[in-house]
Amino acid sequence: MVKEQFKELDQHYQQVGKNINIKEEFKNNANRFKEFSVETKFEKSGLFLLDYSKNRINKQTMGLLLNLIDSCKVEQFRNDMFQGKKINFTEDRAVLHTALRNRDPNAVIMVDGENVVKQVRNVLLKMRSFTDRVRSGTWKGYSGKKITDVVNIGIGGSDLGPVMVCNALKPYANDKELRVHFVSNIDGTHMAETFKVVNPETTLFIVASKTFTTQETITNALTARQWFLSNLPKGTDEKLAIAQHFVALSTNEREVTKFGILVENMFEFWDWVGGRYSVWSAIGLPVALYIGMDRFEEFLAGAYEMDTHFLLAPKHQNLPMIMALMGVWYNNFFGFETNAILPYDQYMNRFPAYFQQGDMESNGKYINREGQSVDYSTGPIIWGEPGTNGQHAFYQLIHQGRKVIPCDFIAPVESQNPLGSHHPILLSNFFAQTEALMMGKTREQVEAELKKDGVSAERIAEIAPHKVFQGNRPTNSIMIQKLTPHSLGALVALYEHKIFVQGIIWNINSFDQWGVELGKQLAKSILPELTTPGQVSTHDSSTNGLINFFKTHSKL
Ligand SMILES: O=P(O)(O)OC[C@H]1O[C@](O)(CO)[C@@H](O)[C@@H]1O
Repeated sequence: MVKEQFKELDQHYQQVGKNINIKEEFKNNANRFKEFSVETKFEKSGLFLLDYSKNRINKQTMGLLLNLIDSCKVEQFRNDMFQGKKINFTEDRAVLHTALRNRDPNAVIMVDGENVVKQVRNVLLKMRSFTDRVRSGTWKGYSGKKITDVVNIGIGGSDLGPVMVCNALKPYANDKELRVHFVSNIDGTHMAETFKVVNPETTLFIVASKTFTTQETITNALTARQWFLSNLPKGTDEKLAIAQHFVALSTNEREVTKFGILVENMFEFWDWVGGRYSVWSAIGLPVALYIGMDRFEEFLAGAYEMDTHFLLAPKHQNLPMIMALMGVWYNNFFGFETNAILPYDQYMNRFPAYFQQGDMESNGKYINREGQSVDYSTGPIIWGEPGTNGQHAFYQLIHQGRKVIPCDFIAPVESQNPLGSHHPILLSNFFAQTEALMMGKTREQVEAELKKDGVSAERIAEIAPHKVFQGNRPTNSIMIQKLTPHSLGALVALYEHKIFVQGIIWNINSFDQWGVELGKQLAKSILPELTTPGQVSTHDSSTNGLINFFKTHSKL
């Protein structure tokens, strides 16, 4: 199906697209930046600039790419998602992370006969009351002391979102009053290292799990409970202490109760919230505790601004649509397999990792909505690190490697920490990198430079080829006014919708994640084999070999 829609673009790619040289396009069109950039001012999130002019596109490319929005019925699917239709058909679920941040006081979104907006707002009120009590010290630990540390125990979507947002919005928190810690890995080291820095008397544990059956989270939570109880002074009421120190974020009331957490200490969300889209739900509780509920609601409001933009902006000015189309162009025509996300803001250091799950768990699929294997490329490999650190690590390959890596550069105009000339230096690097990637450096330029430096002709001949940059390496640049709860919310929603648009164009279901199941199942069957005596012979010889090596040399 999608192949049909790609036909015209494929022809264009063969005849024109593959030979587009961005530098030449700039030479021939003084208006290129204006034509291929969108500047929007959101009421609360402030200025957003998307400059996509440093891409291998021309007017015709853009026209053909924009046609995909119509031919793949992106707008219809988008409306279905916002209205609560069950577009996650393999799990028979609606996809309504947008309802979690809907700020319209009169909004009504019905799923299975229930107005989900009402449910969302009740939980937000519960989160507010709890957050206020913990932050003000009205909520006390078993010994009557104020909570000083929050440990969130969760993994995947029940971890990465809160981690990323707490890092990004650190300037809005007061670490002297309340610190947050995140434990995700089943590796006991993660928990053990956290125990070293918290005091059970003043620590609140949040067990965050949509299903409340995830092996890592439940094991870590049981370990935390055991550690907590073993540290209680003799004679302390254990049930009461657990109630003061353990809360749950989940859709599964039965399992939460079974674990021993009171229903009144459970913050609910619903099956129509995908794990990797759940930071806007009760899963955001650690964020709300860290920066306060008002700020958390600003984060939601920022996302709502982007949702509204995604719904209303015409496609040629629609930020998520344009970003999605750039990705499709490189992924499906040029065959570029990865996409680097490079935030020039230290607070955004977990943003690329967050969208590794957001993108790769959503669009890493080879089966289309009709249940057939696709014969075109789907979700890209997402990776990245903040600038300028990445410059001194992997940019060499981006500039001169054989692989072309389309990059997203992201930066705020204003720094949260305007220390001396740090911010202008940071941004000069951002601008320079996107320019260098596009312009490259010719042999003539290299030779002229070396000559000027007095290098001999013989030496020039030897080293000049190594100093040539081909250029024509594509980048998007996203600039915001400042990294605030609002603008971060909008930025996250921008990427979420980009992923959505791509999933629709690739005709896949972006909202299930069956691909993570097989490994989980096998791990469950291997676990008992590790502790029962004798050699294992039921697997392939490699897996048997590994298990038996472990059994021979471990002290279990
Ligand atoms: O919140 P839960 O149910 O513990 O799941 C954690 C994570 O596990 C996954 O199901 C698979 O990795 C993710 O989609 C999810 O975010």
